[in-house]
Amino acid sequence: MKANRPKRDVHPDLARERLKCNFNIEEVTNIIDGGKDKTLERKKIEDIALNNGACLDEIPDECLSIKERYENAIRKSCIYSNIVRNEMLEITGMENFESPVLRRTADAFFKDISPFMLHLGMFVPTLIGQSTPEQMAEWLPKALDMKIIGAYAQTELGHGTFIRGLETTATYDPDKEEFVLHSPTITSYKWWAGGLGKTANHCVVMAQLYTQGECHGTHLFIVQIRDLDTHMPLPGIKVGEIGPRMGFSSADNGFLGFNSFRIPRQNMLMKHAKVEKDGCYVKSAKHGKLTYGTMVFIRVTLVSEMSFNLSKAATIAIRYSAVRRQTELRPNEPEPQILDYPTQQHKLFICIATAHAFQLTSKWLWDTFQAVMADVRKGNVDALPELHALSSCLKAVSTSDALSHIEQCRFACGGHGYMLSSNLPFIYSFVAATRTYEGDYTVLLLQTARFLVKAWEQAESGNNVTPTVAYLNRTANTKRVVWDNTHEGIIQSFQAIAAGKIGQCVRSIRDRIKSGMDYEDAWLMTTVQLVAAAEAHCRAVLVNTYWNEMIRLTKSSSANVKTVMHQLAVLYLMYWALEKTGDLLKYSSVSKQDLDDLQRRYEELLAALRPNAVSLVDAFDLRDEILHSSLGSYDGCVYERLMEEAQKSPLNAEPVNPSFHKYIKPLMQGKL
Ligand SMILES: CCCCCCCCCCCCCCCCCCCCCCCCCC(=O)SCCNC(=O)CCNC(=O)[C@H](O)C(C)(C)COP(=O)(O)OP(=O)(O)OC[C@H]1O[C@@H](n2cnc3c(N)ncnc32)[C@H](O)[C@@H]1OP(=O)(O)O
Ligand SMILES: Cc1cc2nc3c(=O)[nH]c(=O)nc-3n(C[C@H](O)[C@H](O)[C@H](O)COP(=O)(O)OP(=O)(O)OC[C@H]3O[C@@H](n4cnc5c(N)ncnc54)[C@H](O)[C@@H]3O)c2cc1C
Repeated sequence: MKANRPKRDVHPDLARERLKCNFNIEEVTNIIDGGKDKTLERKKIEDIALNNGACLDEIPDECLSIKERYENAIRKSCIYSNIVRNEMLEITGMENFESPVLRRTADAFFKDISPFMLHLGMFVPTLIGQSTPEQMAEWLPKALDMKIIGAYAQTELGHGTFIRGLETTATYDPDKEEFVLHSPTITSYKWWAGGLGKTANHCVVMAQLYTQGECHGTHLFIVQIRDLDTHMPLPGIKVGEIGPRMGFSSADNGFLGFNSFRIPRQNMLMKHAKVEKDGCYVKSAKHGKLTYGTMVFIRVTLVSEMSFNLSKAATIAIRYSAVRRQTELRPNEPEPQILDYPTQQHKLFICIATAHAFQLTSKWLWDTFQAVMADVRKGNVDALPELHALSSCLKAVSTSDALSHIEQCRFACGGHGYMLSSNLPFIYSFVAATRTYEGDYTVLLLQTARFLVKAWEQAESGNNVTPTVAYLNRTANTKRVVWDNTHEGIIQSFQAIAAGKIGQCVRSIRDRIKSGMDYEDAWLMTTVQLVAAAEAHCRAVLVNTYWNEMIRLTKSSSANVKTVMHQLAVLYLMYWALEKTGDLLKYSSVSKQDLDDLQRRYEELLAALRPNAVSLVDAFDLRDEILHSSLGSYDGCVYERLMEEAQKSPLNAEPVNPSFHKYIKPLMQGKL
């Protein structure tokens, strides 16, 4: 099922756009990739993947049945895994299996999702983060060599968010030195795990641990669920696929139930707690939530995942907007490119800036994560609450912002953006899931809020707080910050908004307690404000980090690259300042005149960025094979590609559909 893309000349409008570029595209690509060497490595890996079998399907995935889609995804996953195992990991190094390049090249194979994604995305990271050295030696080589294929089965029918409420039990039997896994109710069935439905033969299972008659809360277990030879579910295992979804169509998300299913004692992942042979429970972790480590890891990686998805959507919408012409501005003048409309620029340039903001922030977050994990390995867990608060809010806000910006990209492409061949609906439905999975938006912001309320109380009483909330030491007791329209001024205003909102939450909670409520109810009644405060804190972190990282990374850049990167960051600051006008009026001294000036400067900035728009998305360096879009290809031949894709519709395989003779004709003849 291979098809080659015809080579075409670049559309003259796009060719003209590229001539207008005034900065060195490669330099910007290097900044996004994290350095020239990283760009070279990425390109080398992409060449390997794309020369080794990545291909367009002759029949588009979306035209296949559910079963055919799954089977095609498995076929391609096996080809892809082989390339990863035999060639790519040689370049990145085995320890860098989570390299974003692997994620990126996977897109050349899968317009939707690989059923193996969770194997590499969560099963392997859990083995690495939760195993003892002996367990790692036993399982990890098999997993990396695809001798076993795993899923991550935590969520149940009845509970996803509230992990402590999970019902699956793992009861230790010291006589046989085994755990007995059991699903006592229908709500205890595992539900949602990617790759579990039909593909995985192993999975990590989260279950309530019982030993010596006592429950010790949720722990992780590695469980073989299917026979390695026949792939049949093992006796005591009930497993299957959960049915069609909004997206993730080929990810075979699954359900799983246990009927007193036994696993050896050694299959409990024992890095942070263990059960001795006699059933004695020993906890070694200094922090009770270290078993949630894989979730924190994925939340951290999702920020760069959002940048990647947004850069794809922005590339598609901006290239399309450069070749699409619509509506005469003045009689008898040529129709302008839709990219010339400031309203279109307003929809789209923020997407480029946000992709940069998320990419630069994600690298900083990744370094923070690595540093905290290094401390944890030495037994120091002091920075874990801050990491949890930070990764929770950045996951929530980056997925939510990416989702709304991707939807804007679809709006920006008019009717054609609704076509699956544009790829925008696939990108949208994939990102829509990220707002929910790995911790729902609201729930994660409330986790951050817990941390912020404590930090505010510390700052209020004059104590120093941790780095990401250090602004509270400056602003906790200030009423309104003085407005200043420089970038520093805007960043400080975002910090003032966050501090003001957190302070207001604290006062609301205290007032409610004074009026007779207990703490839990007072907290509950304040949660709408708490979510808004955590979002505001996240925006303060984002603007500050993006700005500082942009300055740091462009120190040795050429003058024009500095200018364009600077323009994007200023655009990001101004866009959000204008979005949050109400908050600025409440927490800073900004005047109507200041806001009018800001609006005018924002509009001037859109015009200044306009000539470089196409080149800025070219700098994302997304090959056509990765974009999969009739609207976004490098050559801009959108109409030819839309027509080409339409021909592939199974309904065009025959000039007259049999239903005409069966139903329509009899209806027309009054014979039905
Ligand atoms: C080699 C060849 C290979 C070839 C291969 C080829 C392959 C081919 C394809 C390849 C493709 C390539 C793929 C690569 C990767 C792709 C990207 C990845 C994609 C991933 C997709 C993922 C899909 C989706 C997966 C999922 O979706 S998996 C399920 C996720 N599920 C959730 O996320 C549940 C949310 N719920 C909670 O997280 C908790 O439940 C809850 C709300 C916190 C309350 O938790 P609770 O226990 O109740 O705790 P509390 O009592 O509230 O808190 C008590 C105290 O602990 C604190 N604290 C709570 N937590 C934590 C915490 N962590 N850390 C620290 N503290 C914490 C809390 O702050 C409080 O502190 P205090 O205030 O007291 O000081
Ligand atoms: C595509 C996809 C893939 C997934 N893959 C996996 C996987 O591989 N493995 C796995 O284990 N799981 C997986 N999941 C499950 C996912 O992690 C959960 O769906 C997610 O954590 C949300 O939990 P929930 O479904 O229980 O939602 P709920 O918690 O029931 O949320 C419903 C609503 O209630 C609100 N709510 C819940 N609790 C609170 C609260 N305390 N305060 C205020 N509001 C609250 C939420 O904000 C939300 O609006 C996947 C989900 C999806 C959609």
